[in-house]
Amino acid sequence: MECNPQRRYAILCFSPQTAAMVVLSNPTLHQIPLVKPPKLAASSGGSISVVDLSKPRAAASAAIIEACEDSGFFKVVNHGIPLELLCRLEAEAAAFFARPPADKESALGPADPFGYGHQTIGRNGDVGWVEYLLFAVSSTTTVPISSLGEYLVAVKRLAGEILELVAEGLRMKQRDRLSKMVTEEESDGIFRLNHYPPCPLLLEGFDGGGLTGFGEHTDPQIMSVLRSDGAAGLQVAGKDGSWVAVPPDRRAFFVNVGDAMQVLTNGRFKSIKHRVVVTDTERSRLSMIYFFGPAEETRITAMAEVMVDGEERRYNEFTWREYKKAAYKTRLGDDRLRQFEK
Ligand SMILES: C=C1C[C@]23C[C@@]1(O)CC[C@H]2[C@@]12CC[C@H](O)[C@@](C)(C(=O)O1)[C@H]2[C@@H]3C(=O)O
Ligand SMILES: O=C(O)CCC(=O)C(=O)O
Ligand SMILES: [Fe+2]
Repeated sequence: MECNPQRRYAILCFSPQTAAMVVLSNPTLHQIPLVKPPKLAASSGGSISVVDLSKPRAAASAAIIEACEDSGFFKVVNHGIPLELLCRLEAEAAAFFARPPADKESALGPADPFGYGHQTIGRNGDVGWVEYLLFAVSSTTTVPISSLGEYLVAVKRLAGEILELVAEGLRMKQRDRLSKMVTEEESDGIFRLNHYPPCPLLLEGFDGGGLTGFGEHTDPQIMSVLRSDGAAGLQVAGKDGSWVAVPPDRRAFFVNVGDAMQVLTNGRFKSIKHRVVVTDTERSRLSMIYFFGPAEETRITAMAEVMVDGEERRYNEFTWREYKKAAYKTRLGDDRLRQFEK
């Protein structure tokens, strides 16, 4: 059957978890805008870079720089964050999403953009087969997940370490310049817990190709650090326009370069396009992403250290506040850096 991204698919039957997400507006057979993703190119994830933080600093630093320049995406192993903490947060998140819909929404309020959201992503018409909690890291007091504080501290430390290795690899004079941007008190971190219920069987059009859980996009921030359970679904853009499936690894973190880092490095590091496709008819997927943004007044422009003699800046300077404002007016798949290109 021909793939039509705009087509609306009707649910014939769904699991209890899926029903919990849909039942909010209609408990019976229901039409919601499910989007069929373009076909996945045959690819197994063999090309995902791996950074081993137990290696000597110079080797880890070189591996990070190579991955950021090559694809803007890498997997981090031997990061030192105990699996027990990761599993504890995962279990708490699963329990949260298993709660009745009204409970979930009342915990943080409806997403705008922060809060509990389902199916709708952002304010500009994007939809996905996902429910989520999205909130600013600075305001976690009301989030009903007790392991969160510990997790956020650990992942922030990891992000700081990765960005120091980046600074070393770029031979920056101020080694903590990038790490400080995302770890200082005023930094603009946001956190997202995504729950992708099992893919429903479809009345028409189900050909095993899956549903769009989270449509293709780049992340606007400096860097994002993602962890997921053992379920597949994350895909990153390959060089030839194909999609590369990222094999899940519960022990690892996945890091992607965001738009702001692409600008800071004058395009040397790539803000990678990624998406989530839901294909499993029985198993759900949980992911958690810490988006590392700088303080709102931070000026984002190509850093002197990355420029070679005579190189021009590719983007006009902006503050993080300005970029965020512009980004949140766009659709997920938009090339939001284009309006800042020189
Ligand atoms: C459609 C949108 C959702 C988003 C804000 C935006 O207008 C464009 C960027 C989207 C994104 C992608 C990365 C993160 O998941 C996110 C929280 C972010 O900072 O930018 C989302 C935004 C969102 O879900 O509100
Ligand atoms: O849920 C995922 O694995 C990725 C989601 C994502 O890319 C995002 O929230 O920005
Ligand atoms: Fe993302």
